Amino acid sequence: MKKIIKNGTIVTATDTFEAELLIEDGKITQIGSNLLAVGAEIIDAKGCLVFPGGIDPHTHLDMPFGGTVTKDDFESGTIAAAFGGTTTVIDFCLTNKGEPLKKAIQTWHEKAKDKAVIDYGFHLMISEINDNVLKELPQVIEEEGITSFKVFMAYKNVFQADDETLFKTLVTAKELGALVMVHAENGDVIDYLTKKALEEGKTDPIYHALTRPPELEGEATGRAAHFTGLANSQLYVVHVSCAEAAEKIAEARKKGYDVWGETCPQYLVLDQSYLEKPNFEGAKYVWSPPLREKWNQDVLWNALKTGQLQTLGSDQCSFDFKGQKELGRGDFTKIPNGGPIIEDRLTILFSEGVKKGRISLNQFVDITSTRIAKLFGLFPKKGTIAVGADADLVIFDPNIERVISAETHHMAVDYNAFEGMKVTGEPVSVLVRGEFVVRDKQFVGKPGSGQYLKRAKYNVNSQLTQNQTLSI
Ligand SMILES: NC(=O)NCCC(=O)O
Ligand SMILES: [Zn+2]
Ligand SMILES: [Zn+2]
Repeated sequence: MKKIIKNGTIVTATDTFEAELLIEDGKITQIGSNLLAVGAEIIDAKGCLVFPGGIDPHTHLDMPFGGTVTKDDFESGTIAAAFGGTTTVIDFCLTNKGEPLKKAIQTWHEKAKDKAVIDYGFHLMISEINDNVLKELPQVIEEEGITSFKVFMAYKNVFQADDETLFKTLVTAKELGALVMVHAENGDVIDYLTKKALEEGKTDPIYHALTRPPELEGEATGRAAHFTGLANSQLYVVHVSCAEAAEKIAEARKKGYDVWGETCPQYLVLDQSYLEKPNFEGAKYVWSPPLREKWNQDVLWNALKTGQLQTLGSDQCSFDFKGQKELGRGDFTKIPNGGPIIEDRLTILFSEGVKKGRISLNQFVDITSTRIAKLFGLFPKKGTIAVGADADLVIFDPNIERVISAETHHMAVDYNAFEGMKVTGEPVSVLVRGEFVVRDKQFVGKPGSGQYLKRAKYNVNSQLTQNQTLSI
């Protein structure tokens, strides 16, 4: 059905203006004033901002980890995402050594297909590079439209790949037109430090952070960036948590390397002291990389403001406190890593970033949507408000004040990492390809309505804007 959105303030990564939007067949077909279309439903966005749906480039839905499986799957996870103003997720498809990539991708399609309420794509984890993998990767790109590969530099004996694999992945990605994503922590040294801590009887959640110091994130980030320069390839560093890593990304970009960085809401507003909460509650805040000393938050905010970090992912990877995080009582290495963030990603950045003057409204759109669409081959279909783009839209009340709580969130977990936090701003209605998924704060979507997205190849030239000086 045709729709006209009236009376809202349109916000893109570059502009803010008053206009009406006409939506036909899932696309934006006109932007202007006094729009008319026979039979169109009129949607009043008075007092609200209208911006492109958020794109979450970093989710782990229905993912096995540490002997358990994330609580949110593609249904609850994407419903929660929609309530938070996200209309596309790109989830990590895990692979096992020796197994065809096709099989892993099929498994991920099965997880998502009848469940997702918003659109979705996959990144592919690379655990090894051998002749079989090299033969399959061109098909992965051409047939599946998976144009980003993920290499873990940590989680020894689980996900961790060695330097040779990372370097070969960078070389291959350059040839094929894919973006290489890294979890950058030095897994070997972390392994040594964690074993030592356990031997010394240090078993509480705080030792998760103390055995993964920022130096090891900085070192791995710098190593991956050097490899990228050497391979003349392209790199995206996920979940940057600290000054050491942000500095390495800035250094690499200064040299002209094609290196990008993502941070997450938890690193912007929570800190290491949360891991010391009594009654084992610190386990709720166990992420890898870990939460850092508070001063790092200013560094991360500044890096977002100045463009040295470009995106915000949620790293959604949710486990209940009861029964799942509790697996690590008496041994912090058994606490499943990760937390429930998908729903609050945009609100945290808006409330703590835009409202507090740390970033502009247009930067907010760029960081949560436009830049991500460009990096991951979805632009201009996704990530902007323009004629011809998908009508993935958020109607957002910028003035409403509320308190984040597990009592009211839509994720399937029994706690919220931002419990009790006062925030300003909330999505009122959210549309995916012109159809409401959330309307007046009620879920009206349908599991299985989300579409799989084949993405275009990585192209550095589509990344640059007037404000950027990266010279590749
Ligand atoms: N980040 C985290 O602690 N869990 C999810 C897996 C990962 O991204 O490393
Ligand atoms: Zn990671
Ligand atoms: Zn992750």
